Amino acid sequence: MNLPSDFVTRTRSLMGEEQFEKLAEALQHDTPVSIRLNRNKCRSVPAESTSIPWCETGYYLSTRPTFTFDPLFHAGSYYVQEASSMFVEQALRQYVHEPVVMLDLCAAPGGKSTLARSVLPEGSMLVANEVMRNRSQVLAENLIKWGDEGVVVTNNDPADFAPLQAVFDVILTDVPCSGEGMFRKDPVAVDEWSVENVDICWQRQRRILTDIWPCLKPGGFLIYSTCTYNREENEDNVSWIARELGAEILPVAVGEEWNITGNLTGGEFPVYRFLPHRTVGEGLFLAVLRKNEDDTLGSSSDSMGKRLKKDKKKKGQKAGGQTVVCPKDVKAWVNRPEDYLWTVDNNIVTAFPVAYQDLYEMIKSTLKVLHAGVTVAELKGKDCIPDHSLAMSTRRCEDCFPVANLTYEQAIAYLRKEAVVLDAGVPRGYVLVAYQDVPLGFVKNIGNRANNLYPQEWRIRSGYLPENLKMVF
Ligand SMILES: C[S@@+](CC[C@H](N)C(=O)[O-])C[C@H]1O[C@@H](n2cnc3c(N)ncnc32)[C@H](O)[C@@H]1O
Repeated sequence: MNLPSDFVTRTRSLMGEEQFEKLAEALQHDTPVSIRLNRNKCRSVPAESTSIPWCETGYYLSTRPTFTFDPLFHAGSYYVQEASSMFVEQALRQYVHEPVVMLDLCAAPGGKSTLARSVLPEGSMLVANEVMRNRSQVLAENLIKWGDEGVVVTNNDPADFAPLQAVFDVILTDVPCSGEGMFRKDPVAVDEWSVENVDICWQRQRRILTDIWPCLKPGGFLIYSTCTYNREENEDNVSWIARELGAEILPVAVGEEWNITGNLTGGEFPVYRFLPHRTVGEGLFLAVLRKNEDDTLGSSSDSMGKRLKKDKKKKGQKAGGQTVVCPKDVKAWVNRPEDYLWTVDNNIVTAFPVAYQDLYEMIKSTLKVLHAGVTVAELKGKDCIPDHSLAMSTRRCEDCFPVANLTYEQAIAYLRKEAVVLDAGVPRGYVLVAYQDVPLGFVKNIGNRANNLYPQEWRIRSGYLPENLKMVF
């Protein structure tokens, strides 16, 4: 790999000759392969793996499996994520001890959102947002597969969050950056790098932070991260947040043997840098900040509450007799249906945690929502078609659908959205198909074949099957 000469000069001056030479050498090696397990769907430990010390469910793998052809990958049993990024777990575990409302502002494809969903205290709500339309759909797909109901996926620009002042206890800004830490993994990052782009990036990051800062509650936590090395997008931005927006920069306890690097600018404040020659993973920078308690600037949760009540009143009057009622049978497809707010919109039935009803209404009236809670079913005439989100959900009622375990070949055919023939003993109607007991999705069994309900846009497009398949487990 040929590193851009300006990058070499700047990074050498930032970290010193010796560190830079080691970094440049490390960048010539292959990227380590790592995954993070979804404990709601998988109890095993990957074959030939080593634990990632800063993430309870993270593992380095000794070789790269053929993920696309592993049915458990599509079932959401694990997420393929580079190891350094999993450090977000430490920030969350050390500072979040009770249920929170968290915003992951720049969330696609969903690595840190799925991690947050696994680590946040029970009863928390995560709003995962992505501004780019196509990337927001991938984000929704990954979160649906992860199967947690405490989630809303939105597709908005940070500026669109302006009405949601002082709503979030935690905000993660994993901001778009110049990607120096991804040089080894993504050669495009090398080609696109320039000093001008670094300047565009740090300025854009400050705009994003300025837009979203009023949405953080006083005393709330901001986790700021990038996957780049330069000081402008890292330490300089963190001290700018502390100074200009009003925040305290907080320490995160780390193991000495993790070899994390601290502040490279001579500043006294704590930041966490993952450098590939010192820590097995790609480049990551992370800092945790707490918004000043007395920062009530723009904090208007009370007026937001009042506005919501007014909106509800208006809606109630308008809705009149037009409300579509969710069939009781469908409600029974989710455990503890009384814990959910049930809505039917364009014949799509959604169950959303009732504890967050006000937040949900506020978000629906402000942002573009792609997915929320569990999409349970589509009502079509007299038929209620179970949705893929229900198949993936950890809240699905276990006894509501017969389950048919598929062979490996059947599972791949199912994931390619081909028709599947089930054993003669499998009942007709909606059946949950699984691989190694982990649900893959629904089919409608009509006897001589089963109609495949796997989402068309998520199917495995490749018709080819590699010869030396390597699975994670
Ligand atoms: C570093 S990536 C996020 C990775 C993600 N957090 C994860 O862990 O999978 C940054 C994201 O910011 C998005 N983005 C680009 N421009 C943006 C902007 N102006 N405001 C907010 N997000 C932006 C990108 O599309 C990208 O998905």
